[in-house]
Amino acid sequence: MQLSGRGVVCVRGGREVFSGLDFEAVSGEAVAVVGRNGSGKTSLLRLIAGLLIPAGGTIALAGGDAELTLPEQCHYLGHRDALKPALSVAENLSFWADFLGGERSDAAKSLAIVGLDHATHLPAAFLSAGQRRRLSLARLLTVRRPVWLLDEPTTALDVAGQEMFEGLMREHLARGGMIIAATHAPLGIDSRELRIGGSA
Ligand SMILES: Nc1ncnc2c1ncn2[C@@H]1O[C@H](COP(=O)(O)OP(=O)(O)OP(=O)(O)O)[C@@H](O)[C@H]1O
Repeated sequence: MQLSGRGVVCVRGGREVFSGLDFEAVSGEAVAVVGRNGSGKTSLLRLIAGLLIPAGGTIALAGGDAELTLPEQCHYLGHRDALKPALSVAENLSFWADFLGGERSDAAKSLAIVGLDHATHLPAAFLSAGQRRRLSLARLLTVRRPVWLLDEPTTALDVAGQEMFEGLMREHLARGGMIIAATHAPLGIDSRELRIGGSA
């Protein structure tokens, strides 16, 4: 599987954020997107996820599931955790699994892996920042998709949480997945750097 961007142009609010961006990622590879604030890291993830339309250039996945679009093969985890505060931990995960569709694995097991098995019935409104991030990570495990697009994924995770997350990323790559992560902090696993917008 190979994800390629060629001459990608990103315009937001009528302003060009970046242009002529070429990038590549292959199965088993993690790419860390780095650059100064406002350089377009989040925008690039959203372009790959199909949440923004490129103003120029192309983004394509070769060797994936020919029946599915690129966005359908991506998980996009934004830097703000998309949770419904009134729903419980288990209900939030179930909502996401329904929304994403496709085959799902045991949600209770996913919650145990991310360390939230003691909190399944707690409303998401009561979760700490790190627990919210852990619940978002459970999405990655409950519905398997090959391309993980992660925006500042380690924010709010404690040391044990970061180690758990590094394990999940390594396992995903070993299964032939790929990871594109926008980050200011080290990702904690071997990764290739994609710098956008010049020096930070
Ligand atoms: N909805 C929007 N309308 C107009 N401009 C936007 C919008 N969203 C983002 N931008 C602008 O696009 C540019 C790139 O933003 P983006 O969030 O992709 O940067 P980033 O590299 O992820 O930044 P950071 O490191 O601060 O997270 C910024 O100048 C931002 O102000």
